Amino acid sequence: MRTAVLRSLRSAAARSAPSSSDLLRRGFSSESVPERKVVVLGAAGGIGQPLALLMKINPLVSKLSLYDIAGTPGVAADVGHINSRSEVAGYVGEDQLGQALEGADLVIIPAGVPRKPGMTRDDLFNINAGIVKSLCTAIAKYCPSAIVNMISNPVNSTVPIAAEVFKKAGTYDEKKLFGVTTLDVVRAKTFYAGKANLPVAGVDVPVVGGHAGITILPLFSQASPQANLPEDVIKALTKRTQDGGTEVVEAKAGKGSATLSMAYAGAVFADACLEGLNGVPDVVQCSFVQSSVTELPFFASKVVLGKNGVEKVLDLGPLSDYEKEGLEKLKPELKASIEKGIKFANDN
Ligand SMILES: NC(=O)c1ccc[n+]([C@@H]2O[C@H](COP(=O)([O-])OP(=O)(O)OC[C@H]3O[C@@H](n4cnc5c(N)ncnc54)[C@H](O)[C@@H]3O)[C@@H](O)[C@H]2O)c1
Ligand SMILES: O=C(O)C[C@H](O)C(=O)O
Repeated sequence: MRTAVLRSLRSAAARSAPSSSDLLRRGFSSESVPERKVVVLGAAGGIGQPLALLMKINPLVSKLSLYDIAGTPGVAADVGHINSRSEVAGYVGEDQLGQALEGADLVIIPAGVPRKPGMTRDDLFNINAGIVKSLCTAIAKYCPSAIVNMISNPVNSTVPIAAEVFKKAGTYDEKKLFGVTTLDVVRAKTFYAGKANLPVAGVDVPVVGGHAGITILPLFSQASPQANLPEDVIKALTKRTQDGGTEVVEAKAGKGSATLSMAYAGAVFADACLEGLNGVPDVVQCSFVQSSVTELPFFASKVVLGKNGVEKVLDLGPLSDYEKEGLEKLKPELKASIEKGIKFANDN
């Protein structure tokens, strides 16, 4: 039974996406697994609320701590009535941030402002950099060994900010800091399966680089199953994956960016981190992490997740000429975003 549950969880974290009924069934499982406290910072927001729901129905979670600057008592009371394993607590305002974080195994950060039409993710930097810096300062103080899943944009800069804050506090562990790029993978799989006329549950597409525009580089040459789509289709799929966030921002017409698909992607990635912590072997996800895969200090690629976070950062593997070109093109932009984050953290 235990193996069956873990296998079903693994499917959420890896190739095949779980159906909503899978997630619900998993949520009501009575399997005994290690105690894990998961914290969501920004839990009353557009991502935070559905993410709180998905973490509440995840049987790997024993304590779910929901923090925001407003609104969390209501969210906590609401999801807290669901008859799944975890105990839920809501915390509101800076005075309660320490309590929210204490004892955390995993902290997920979707706090900060989202884009409106016409904005780039970098346009969010001025507001979100400060939010991320203060939240990471608290993480360093109250739960220095927790794994951190950074969702707040611009991820290409907020992850380096977090790293600098943790370095200054003397708590930095490069194995425990992750930029969440799972939504790029989720999109690439969906778009590829549609074009290749394949059942999406059996499709895998690695996405590397970063999480903004051309820094998002889907590797359709490594997609499985391999459909050998023509070059013009691959180029269109690449562009759609890179512009996926903007597609949602425009469709929402001023009411924010992706929240539901992001909550799903965030829950898949968090689930994979928890599996890794629990010692499940061969858990692999793409994520934006400290890296020596290229000359850039942070880069998204496939990562093996283990008991201490990153167990291994995997190489990019063979790239097509089109992907090699995309890789060279993304480097200057990604480098500048990383440096901007580092500079902010050191100047403020
Ligand atoms: N990594 C990704 O793939 C991805 C995908 C979608 C959105 N995002 C990003 O996630 C962030 C959140 O998006 P959203 O749609 O949920 O926005 P939202 O405005 O709906 O929610 C953000 C929440 O953060 C809270 N918040 C603000 N300052 C805070 C602080 N100091 N401490 C705790 N909470 C704080 C707000 O009160 C709000 O509830 C944005 O930056 C967005 O760009 C990232
Ligand atoms: O596009 C955005 O601003 C939000 C997020 O990064 C996304 O990819 O949907």
